[in-house]
Amino acid sequence: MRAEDITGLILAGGRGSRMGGVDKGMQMLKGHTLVQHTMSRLGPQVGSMLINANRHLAEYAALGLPVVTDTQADFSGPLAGFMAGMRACQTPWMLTVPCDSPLFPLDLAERLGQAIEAEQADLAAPVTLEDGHARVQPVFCLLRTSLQPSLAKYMAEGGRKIEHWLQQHRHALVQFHAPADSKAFFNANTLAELKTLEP
Ligand SMILES: Nc1nc2c(ncn2[C@@H]2O[C@H](COP(=O)(O)OP(=O)(O)OP(=O)(O)O)[C@@H](O)[C@H]2O)c(=O)[nH]1
Ligand SMILES: [Mg+2]
Repeated sequence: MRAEDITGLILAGGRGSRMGGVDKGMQMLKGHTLVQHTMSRLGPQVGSMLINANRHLAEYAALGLPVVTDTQADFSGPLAGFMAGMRACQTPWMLTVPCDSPLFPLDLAERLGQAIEAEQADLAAPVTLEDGHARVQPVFCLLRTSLQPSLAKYMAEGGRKIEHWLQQHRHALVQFHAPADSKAFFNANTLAELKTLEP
């Protein structure tokens, strides 16, 4: 899969309730905002990028990327961000990445893309090992943009779980177990967790 065929979607549209209701993408880490960290890691892996946000739209737009908002302002979860991205996406593939995981793998698109090709799948997501248990990380999802009608239907019926929707399609699960990957999917849900990433 060629990087040019993938649009990276940065998910920054959540409520951030565990962080006190702040806009997570705009929180600072090592002198840059979380959304800037995400842009620098994702940019080299994809042909273009979009930001999904529901607040501080002018600040996000100032980063130079198109900003897409959820159509309904009811914070119905990450899949609402997937929908907003798929509507705007102009490439056959889209890779979603949350803005609160600034250590995600630099070869995420490559490894998910390889699995999709090997398994002729329509979606792929990473699997990590946590305390010996496999854990799917479905918010990091490489998916075929043409699945948009399927997602629209799933959400119209009240579905909100990424993993549940993913299972309706041919999907590849890609193990990220190497020591180098062990902290890669760390996500900062609280200010205390964010602080642990500072040197
Ligand atoms: N567009 C959109 N994205 C969301 C929504 N809820 C969560 N997300 C995104 O999904 C990813 C994972 O979200 P969480 O960390 O579970 O949720 P959060 O809203 O950021 O934070 P909490 O309110 O503390 O759960 C993040 O990138 C969020 O920005 C939503 O309602 N709409
Ligand atoms: Mg989170």
